[in-house]
Amino acid sequence: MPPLVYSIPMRTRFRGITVREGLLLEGARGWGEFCPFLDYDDTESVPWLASAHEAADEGWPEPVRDRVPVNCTVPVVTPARALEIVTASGCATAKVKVADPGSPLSADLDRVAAVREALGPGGHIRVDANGAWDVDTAVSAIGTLARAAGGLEYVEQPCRTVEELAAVRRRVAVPIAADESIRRAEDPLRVAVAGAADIAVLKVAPLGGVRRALAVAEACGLPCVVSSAVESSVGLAAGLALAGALPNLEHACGLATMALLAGDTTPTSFTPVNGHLPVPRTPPTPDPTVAADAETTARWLDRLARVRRLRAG
Ligand SMILES: O=C(O)CCC(=O)c1ccccc1C(=O)O
Ligand SMILES: [Mg+2]
Repeated sequence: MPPLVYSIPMRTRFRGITVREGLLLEGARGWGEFCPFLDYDDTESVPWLASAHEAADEGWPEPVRDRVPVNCTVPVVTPARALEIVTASGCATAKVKVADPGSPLSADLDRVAAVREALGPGGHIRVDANGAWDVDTAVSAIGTLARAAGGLEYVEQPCRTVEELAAVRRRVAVPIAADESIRRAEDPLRVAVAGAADIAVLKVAPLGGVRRALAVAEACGLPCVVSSAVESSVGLAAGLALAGALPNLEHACGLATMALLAGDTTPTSFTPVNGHLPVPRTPPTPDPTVAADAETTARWLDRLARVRRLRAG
């Protein structure tokens, strides 16, 4: 099959995105997904293509577990909607987006309180600020959020730089997770997150595939959380393969993101059952009728050709 381009509306705006687009490619081992966000330039998109080719041409390493616990993801929504999302997910862990530029801290506090109500005292709440705070704002916001949430599992990327993460970490009791600091690093194998973070968030596609992400996990020496880039089920399968192959997995993974999309590329989707997703041995096969319109297809085939040339060097 030639590459298959898809375009799927998001149920709620997420990271400023309302439509998720990407491309699926087929190899001897099955299908891989290439879907760098639009803010990733061609050079930064090379690992995403490597990840798609690993799935399509090489296959994944042997897993050590056959299912993984997952968190539901709560975008910047009303408290009532947050409660619905968490309850409908069946997950015992929720990740709540906070520090959105268009939304005050008071809205974040109301949202995490609603999530605690939905989860009950035994659930885990983590928040993700996507690097939005400076150090002092982070320290004060994390304290207030932890009280409103009745405890936080961790805060993901409170500030932009590794130095700021380290400064926040010295001043708060809530554990710190690094996401963008690893994902968008010049060399993810060499970021010194030790001292700056307690947990590493790993996304397969921007790290260049499952094997590369396993090497990053080993190099950083921290407990890891695998999280999606809001791929369709073809790309999510690669995240599940990583979560299945990590030697240790102490936290729920951010792979229940099909709930954020209004459709999928495959006939059956990775939807959690009792807060878990299965670890697939091979990627699922897409439904060819999902193909996007001619303009979107041409734009993605062009992007693929440019990134392929860069990858070939
Ligand atoms: O981790 C999750 O729960 C879902 C994935 C997620 O939040 C995400 C998805 C796409 C791009 C960035 C992020 C992020 O973690 O910041
Ligand atoms: Mg994040």
